[in-house]
Amino acid sequence: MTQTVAVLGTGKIGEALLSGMIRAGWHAADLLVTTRRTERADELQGRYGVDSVSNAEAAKRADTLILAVKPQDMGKLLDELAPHLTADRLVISAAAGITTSFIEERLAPGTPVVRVMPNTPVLVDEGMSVISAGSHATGEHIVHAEEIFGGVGKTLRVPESQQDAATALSGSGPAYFYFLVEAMTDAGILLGLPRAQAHDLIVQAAIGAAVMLRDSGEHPVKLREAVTSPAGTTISAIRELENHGVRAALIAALEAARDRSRELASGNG
Ligand SMILES: NC(=O)C1=CN([C@@H]2O[C@H](COP(=O)(O)OP(=O)(O)OC[C@H]3O[C@@H](n4cnc5c(N)ncnc54)[C@H](O)[C@@H]3O)[C@@H](O)[C@H]2O)C=CC1
Ligand SMILES: O=C(O)[C@@H]1CCC=N1
Repeated sequence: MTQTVAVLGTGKIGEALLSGMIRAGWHAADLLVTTRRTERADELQGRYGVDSVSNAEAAKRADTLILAVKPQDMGKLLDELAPHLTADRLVISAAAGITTSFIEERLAPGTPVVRVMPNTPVLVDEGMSVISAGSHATGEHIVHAEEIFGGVGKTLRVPESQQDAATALSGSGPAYFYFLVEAMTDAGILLGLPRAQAHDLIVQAAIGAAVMLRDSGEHPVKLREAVTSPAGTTISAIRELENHGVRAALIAALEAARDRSRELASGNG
């Protein structure tokens, strides 16, 4: 059976997901988008050939609705959808912090809700999408969510109680690596390298390290030890990282992200 999927709130993550679904073989005719601005609707229509409709129309026509608005906009969107949405539709939320019960309380009794935390590497089919079932979502609903998000990367099922932590690690995760690359590129400038060269060196080091982390089967400590020669350069750098508390800073940073996700749960954080 052909399924129609609507992406409601097609900003950064909504568009990333939409583009990935089209790459993964979804037909534009089976996809709908909703936007706040008509210029944005025209842009998406031109780029992907998808129809842009109102939220009410999406609720009526789509079998699966992916909610990709900001957590602060979720209450308003659900109020708009509720009069038009029947409990035979699957609702998938990609919003940080928003719980499945927050959504269930605002929709028809029994509506299946799945909470997913994707990340922007869905744009290059290397996403990570962490998936949890709400109280009315069946195994079949989860499999359907895995089919959608699995087309653009890996998926992982977790109990919803772990979603705020997963958001801190995985949803926000790419930003930490971009931040590190930015800082290390600046360090390259300080050491006298041209910016473009510094950027290329650090990005390739990141890609090489990422592939080794994924493919070697080695623990990160082993991989780092193999780079760290006795009385060499790497240990001099590591000592500075430890002196500046980088490990503690990362732990505190991810804890702050987890706490912020919890705060967003109210939908007006
Ligand atoms: N950017 C990221 O890396 C990730 C974002 N998320 C979640 O995705 C959601 C969206 O985040 P971004 O894409 O970064 O934000 P964004 O601001 O780029 O996208 C949100 C879009 O929703 C639209 N919108 C708001 N209310 C609407 C309504 N009633 N009807 C139709 N469209 C509406 C806005 O105009 C905007 O284009 C958030 O809940 C965030 O927690 C989840 C994982 C990763
Ligand atoms: O920063 C945020 O709130 C969103 C959720 C995960 C990544 N970006």
